[in-house]
Amino acid sequence: MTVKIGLLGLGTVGTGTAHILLDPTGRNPLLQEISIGKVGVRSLDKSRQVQLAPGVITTDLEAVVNDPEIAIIVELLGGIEPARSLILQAIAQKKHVVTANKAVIARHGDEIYAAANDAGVYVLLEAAVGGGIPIIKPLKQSLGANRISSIIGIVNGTTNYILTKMTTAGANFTEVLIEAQKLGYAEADPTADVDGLDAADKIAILASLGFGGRVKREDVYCEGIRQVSAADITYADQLGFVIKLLAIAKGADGEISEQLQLRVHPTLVPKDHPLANINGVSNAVLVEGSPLGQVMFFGPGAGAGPTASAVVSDIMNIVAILKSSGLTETLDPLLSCVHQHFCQITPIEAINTRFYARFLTKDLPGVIGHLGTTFGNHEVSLESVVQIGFQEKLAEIVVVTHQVCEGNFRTALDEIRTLEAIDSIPSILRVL
Ligand SMILES: NC(=O)C1=CN([C@@H]2O[C@H](COP(=O)(O)OP(=O)(O)OC[C@H]3O[C@@H](n4cnc5c(N)ncnc54)[C@H](OP(=O)(O)O)[C@@H]3O)[C@@H](O)[C@H]2O)C=CC1
Ligand SMILES: N[C@@H](CC=O)C(=O)O
Ligand code: NA
Repeated sequence: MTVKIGLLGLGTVGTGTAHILLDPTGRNPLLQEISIGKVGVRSLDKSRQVQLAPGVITTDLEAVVNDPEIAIIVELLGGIEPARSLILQAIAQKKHVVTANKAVIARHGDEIYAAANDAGVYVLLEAAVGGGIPIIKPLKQSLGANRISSIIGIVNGTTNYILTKMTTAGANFTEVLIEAQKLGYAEADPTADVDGLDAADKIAILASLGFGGRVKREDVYCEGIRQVSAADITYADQLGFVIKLLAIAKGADGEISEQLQLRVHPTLVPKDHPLANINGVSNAVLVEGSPLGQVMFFGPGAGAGPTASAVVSDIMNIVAILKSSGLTETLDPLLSCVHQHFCQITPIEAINTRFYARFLTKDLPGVIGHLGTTFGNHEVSLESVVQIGFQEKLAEIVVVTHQVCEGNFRTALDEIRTLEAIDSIPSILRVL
């Protein structure tokens, strides 16, 4: 028996997926039992890089979902609508779903998984986080015996590609973003990458899996990489750090806890940290739990082939179930979503972290002393204060703090802004 799938989307990932399915030789024999029934796209006029039988490609996405011969819908459209409605429609017809769409799952996972559980179908999403890196299934299954205390990842390929090129080649932000778009790494609207929204979607999903509760997407604190300047990259380097966009989910103070920190922001990472050397489009996710300790998942986080590898592995998992029993009334709890309660999220002001801040000051006597005193008054203890040099007539001072409460740090900065000697504070970044 051949299992027919319906592809929604034939862009970067859809094309990569079709390539694998149309060329099964030398791969798992299960692939020879999967065929592409229909493919839904926006435009019939585009030239396609895969050869499909006439009539397979359509702009009628509902016809794909409603085709009674199709058992699995593979949603590779991106965005919220029509993706959400089509996924729900597929589930209502008791079709299994595979998706790479972290945006829709992070925002509507609640509704989608409730419907899937009622209908007795699977919604698998290995490609949605870390592209080709197996991370969803390992968190659900291989690490299931552990109590997870933290998940820290570089989970956006586009921004890691941009930051790497800015660091290693002094490249210009806009030019590298265009390159990342051409390589198929960026989202249709690259704002989602650059402003950290894509990474926030992904950490919401990872946190939910790792910490066993639902996560409200709006609870993820999120800053993107627009504010990271060439100057900060250089100063970070001089201080022994590289700048990475990190997505962080951890129990309060890094302990196993019901109360979670959930945040995405550019971060100064010590050069000897395992995440410091993850470059280009690569992603990595460092998971810490008990009794395992630390484990890191590393690999290509975006792009046609790697992402399609994850999509097809999900399709194969469902096909294997359909072929071995065909019975899915009782869902396998290691493949389905069983969380009911929502995780409690610590507000960003209450989080303890280290900071890097860059100040432009008038060259007046005692500026460094004023900074130190104001920080001290708000219980912000400084690890280092360095006058880097001058920008025109302004002195450039970089401060790195010890672990401090973010709320206290912000209050101190508000007071520092009012000091006569302070011209501006061009950068405030967190330090791992
Ligand atoms: N690119 C990557 O590296 C990765 C992407 N993902 C996720 O995979 C999904 C797909 O991404 P990607 O392949 O890059 O996206 P693309 O923009 O390359 O492809 C989107 C496809 O969906 C079709 N489509 C989009 N909207 C509609 C619509 N309203 N009606 C009909 N067809 C539509 C497009 O049709 P047409 O071809 O006619 O324009 C196109 O074929 C997204 O959720 C993304 O977040 C996940 C991991 C990595
Ligand atoms: N735009 C995303 C694609 C994969 O999820 C990224 O750059 O990581
Ligand atoms: Na993955």
